[in-house]
Formats: sequence, C-alpha cells, structure tokens
Amino acid sequence: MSPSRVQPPSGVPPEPPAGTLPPRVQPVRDLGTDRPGLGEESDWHRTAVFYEVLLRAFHDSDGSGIGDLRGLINRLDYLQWLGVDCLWLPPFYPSPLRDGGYDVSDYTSVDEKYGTLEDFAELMEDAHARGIRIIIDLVMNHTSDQHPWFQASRYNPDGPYGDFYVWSDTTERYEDARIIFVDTETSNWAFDPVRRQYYWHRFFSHQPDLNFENPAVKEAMFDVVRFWCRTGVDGFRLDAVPYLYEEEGTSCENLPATHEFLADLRAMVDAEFPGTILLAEANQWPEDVVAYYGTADRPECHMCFHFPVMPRLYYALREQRAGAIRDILADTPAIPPGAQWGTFLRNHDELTLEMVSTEERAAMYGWYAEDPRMRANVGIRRRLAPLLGNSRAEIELAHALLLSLPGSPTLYYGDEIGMGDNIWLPDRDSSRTPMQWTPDRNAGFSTSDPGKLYLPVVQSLVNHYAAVNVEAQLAQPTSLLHWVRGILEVRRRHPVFGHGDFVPLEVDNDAVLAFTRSDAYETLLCVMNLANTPRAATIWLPGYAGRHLTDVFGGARFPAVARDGHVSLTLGSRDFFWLVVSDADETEDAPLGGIPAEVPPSGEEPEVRVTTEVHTVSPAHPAPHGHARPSTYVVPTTSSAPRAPGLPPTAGPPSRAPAAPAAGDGTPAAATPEEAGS
Ligand SMILES: OC[C@H]1O[C@H](O[C@H]2O[C@H](CO)[C@@H](O)[C@H](O)[C@H]2O)[C@H](O)[C@@H](O)[C@@H]1O
Ligand SMILES: [Ca+2]
Repeated sequence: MSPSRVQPPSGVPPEPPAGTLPPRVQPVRDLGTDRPGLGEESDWHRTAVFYEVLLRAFHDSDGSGIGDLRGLINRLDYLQWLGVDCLWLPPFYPSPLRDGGYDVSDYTSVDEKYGTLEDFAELMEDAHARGIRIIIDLVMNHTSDQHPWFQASRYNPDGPYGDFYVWSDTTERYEDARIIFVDTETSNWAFDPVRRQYYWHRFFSHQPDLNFENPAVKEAMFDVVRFWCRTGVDGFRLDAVPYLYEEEGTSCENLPATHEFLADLRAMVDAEFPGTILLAEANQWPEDVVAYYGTADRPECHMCFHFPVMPRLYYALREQRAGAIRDILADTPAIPPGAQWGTFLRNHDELTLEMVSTEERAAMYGWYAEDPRMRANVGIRRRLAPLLGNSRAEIELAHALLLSLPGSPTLYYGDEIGMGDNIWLPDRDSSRTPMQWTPDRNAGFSTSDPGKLYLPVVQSLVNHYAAVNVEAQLAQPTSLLHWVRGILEVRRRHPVFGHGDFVPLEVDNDAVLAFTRSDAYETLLCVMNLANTPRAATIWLPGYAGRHLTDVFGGARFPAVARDGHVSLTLGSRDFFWLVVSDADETEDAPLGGIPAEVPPSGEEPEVRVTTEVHTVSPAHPAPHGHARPSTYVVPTTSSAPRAPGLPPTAGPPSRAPAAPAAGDGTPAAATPEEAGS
C-alpha cells in the first residue's frame, strides 16, 4: 500500500525544508568549547548518592501551581544540606504531559511551565557551585505523537522525516515483542489515519518509536546529546534503552544493533564531552543488563540500574529471610572496572515486578498491594513509607541495605521525610505529588490556589502533609530526615561502599544478611536482620580471625572475631550493624573512617566531632591485604554550609540514628535549608 498524501491541518508544525535536519537540534546559544561543570573526574559516579527530583513536584517559585526550575534553584541549599551528590531530572522538555514528560515534543527546549534555557543554565551553575552534579533524562526510544518529526512523518512520507518512525502496512510484524503498558495497550501497533499506515510503539500509543535504522535519527539524537552536554550536564539517564531497535523473530529487546548504537554514542561523548556519564534504564535480568556496560574496546554505559535487586529488598522484608537478596546478587555478573550499578528503593514509576517470578509477584501483590487500586501495569504504584507501613525501623533498614549493597544509590524526592502517596490519583501520579515542605497551604510547595496545583498534596490520614513535612522534621532531631542525612554523611566517609568488593558471608540464621565491603583502605562488616523479631546469628569471616569490630556510627567496640573466624551477634527487630574490621594491634584511638571519634576503653558512647580541618590520620584501618589509608585527608563536612539564625538544634547521635554530627564547639554541624535561605 502506498501511503496517500494528506495536507496537514492548520496548527501542525510546518514541514522543514527538504534535506535538512530537524530545526531544534542546534543550541540556542553556543556555550563554546569550555564546558561548564565540576571537571572531568572520571570516577565520581561510583561513590555518588543520586536524588531523583521531579521539577514539577519540588517547588513552585511563581504560584502557577507547577514546580519549576527557579523553585529547584531555591531548594538547592536543602539538597546540599541533605548531602546528595547528583540530581537526576526526569524530562522537563516541552510535552503534552500524557506520560509525565516521557512524551517529548521538543528535545532541545525547556517546557515554558518550568522556565527557560537560561534558568536551566543557572540551575547547572548553582548546583555545580555547591558541588552537586546533574544528570538529565534522555528519552531516545520514542517521541510524543505531537513532536514535529512525527507530524512531518505522517503528512509527508517522502519527506526528510518520512522514515523517522517505524511504519508498517500490517500489524503482523515483531509479534514476539511483549506489551509493556498492559493496563492501557493491547498492541504495539497503532493506526494513523493520516498516513494510513501503522506505527510501532513500545509504550503508550501516543509515543511512536523512533526508527534507529535511519542514520538521520541517530545523528539527530547525537545532536540532542551534544546540545545538553554544552549546558554542562554531567550525564544522561537513558530511558527505556533496551527497545531502540526492532528485529523480526526476536523480543525486540537488547538487540546487538542497540548495543552498537550505544557504543557509538559513548565514543562520541567520550571524545567530545569527556566525563559525561551514561546511565542505562534497562529493566532486564542482570546477565542481559551487564551487556549495557559494553566491552573494554567498545564501552557503552558507565552505570545501569539494577532492577532485579530492588523488589527483592521488599520481598526479603516480608519473607523475613535474606535468601532473595543473596541469590540475586550471586546471579549478578561482575561489571567492568570503572562501571557501577545504580540501586534504588523507589522512583517515579511503579515498583516494577517485571524482574521477579510469578510466585514472588503474587506474594508481593498480597503483601504490598492489598487494594487492586495500588497496582499499575506489572507493579505497585506506592511510595516507600506507606509500602513499609510507615515503620521507621523498616524504612531505616531499607536505607541501610540500599546504602551498603553494591552500587550507587538513588533516593526519590520526598522519601527522605517518609512522604505518603495518593492511590486515588491515576496511574503513577499516585507518587508524584508535591513535595511537602511545611504544614502550611499547599505544604509550602506553592502559593497558588490549592485547586490550581498540578496534583493535590497528600492529605491521607496517616501521611498528611501537616504532619509529614521538611519543616517539622528539621525541628525534630530524631526525625527520619535527620536520620537520612546522617547516614548519607556516614556513607560519604566510607568510599568503600561505592567501589569496594562485595563478599557475602555464611550465617547460621536465614533472617540475617551479612557481607563485607573491602577496598585497599578498609573493610566493613555489614549485618542486617530482615526479621521483625530479634535474632542471634553466627557469622563466618574467614581470614579475619582476631580482628576488632567497631561500630561506624558511634565508635562502640564489639567483641573481636574469634580465632576460628566466627563472630556471634544479636540484632533487634529490623536491626543492622555497619562495623569497621580492623587489625588487632590497631589502637583504641583509631578514627572511624573520617570521624575522629575516641573509643573509651570503658565502652562509653564516644563524643563525635566533625571539623573542616585537615587531619593527620594514623594508618588505622589497613585492609586485609595490608594497605594503609592515606595519611592525610580532608574530613568531609557540611559545616561550611550557609547559616542563618533560627536553627533548630540537631541531636547528638542517638544509639542507632546517625543524626548529623555536632561540630567541635558543640554547635550543630550544619545549617538547615531555612537558614541557608531557601
Ligand atoms: O517512556 C516510557 C516509560 O519509560 C520508562 O519506563 C520504564 O518504566 C516502566 C514502568 O512504568 C517499565 O515497565 C519499563 O521497563 C521502563 O522502561 C519511564 O521510566 C516511564 O516513566 C515511562 O512511562
Ligand atoms: Ca524502538
């Protein structure tokens, strides 16, 4: 069938001149070859803590009811105070917003609802000035059906965009490809009445897939990447990356052509914008995901999200056994040097259950989605705190797992205060509601009329914004917010969590997960009780006989590893330990990974101090292989953050809560965001 030509109705973007590339792939202003940013440190992503922040949900600066770039700029002090290293911004491009912005209608602009490209440049500058990096979402697989490329493709099949999408006269192609959005879609093909052909779409029918077989599509996408690199972004989350190419007789996922394209993209980025990272969103099994790291000769992505481990953290908590976590990590192949996993507890999508067995999925629906309204596609559309029954112990344990297992963690905005969700909203909007800053109107997110908000603030009985908000938690020293900030600080002092080896340990109790993280400078023993009752466990640490164990949070000394290599510990309900493993002859005064804590022989709680001074540290924590920690390093601290009067006191470290350590003079170590002027 030859496609018939139909004239575009008024309102359809004009056809670009034949033979030219799309008009919006050149930078609006040329930022030159000097790329603004934090420099080209190649390894930062391996120790970074990421924070996913939805622009429209974070802070509304102008009372429009929609969060915006200036709002985020205003809240950078909060994020610096919290201690995150890199923001991930989901799409903020012009979009009909039928899929939260993942339906892009212009790749090289900012949607005017959020601000301007100049605002974006200011965000980059201000974030970098605070030592915070930014990666942005790159939605390559598909566009919105409103994108000028698609409109041109529909109306002029013989024009320059005629072959930009995957068109077919029949739906009997690629029949082995599954449907991903099973709640709404019945086919991966949709009929276009203008071109009178079907177009391919892996997601919503309003998101036609681009045709990567067309070299012009590849070039156009490279130019999009160049455009944003010139603004100084530190990297890209590559959305839905397994689906770029299609091939008859396959699942149309993870195809060799997709890997070839990614290797070419990486080569371009390395050559033209070194230091820019690529993070793959490939919701696949580990053996398929590791292919997205590429090979030494043809590297692809620096990071890949580890989708299968995420649901197993939740599974293990309800099953009260560590086996699911141990097994999936055992099935996870090694990754190349310099590469890193991306881990997370929640994100802007449903808690996907694609990477669990049918039996595990059924169990998780039973445990976590008792109301069918809580389900979406193959997953659960709820936030972290309500998923875990708002149990502080479970939320802490989930974070302890996230922050100590291999990978660089991503936090989802609002989870640091235990924000709730709203299952009465459609689709994944249930967990995309406005950030809760204060107990005031619109939770301090916006000054607009409440009815004008892009989504209502959460007003559920348990998670009402009047109770769950940043201001209240800043004022409460034992709040979840202070706890999260504290544990991020502790993690930062132990880069071994980012790049150390992971070794699972033998334990005599199924509820207890134990492993070591080791690098050339230190070894940490991590022990977690997944059960909601106390457990005693004997852990085998071959090679560590006689070593001392010291709690990283408070510096308390634990019984040493026995001569036969075992250690016996008792853990409370949902309890965990992070313990420094040190040589027997290392002294009582050994600093704990950057916190100059003193460990009194009596076993009293030590006083914990943080300063900005350069400390000279004895080689206190040699790794098992005998390497010494560098003798001098700067203790990281946020105490130099801007201050203002009215700081609510932060607590000294409670027994299990790694709250923000106090400064040496006894004053709280860091300013609140309010003090910092946000
Ligand atoms: O752009 C379409 C979608 O792309 C991402 O989807 C991913 O999330 C899906 C669940 O919502 C998941 O099943 C799929 O495997 C992923 O690629 C993006 O994160 C979504 O928000 C978006 O709708
Ligand atoms: Ca595709």
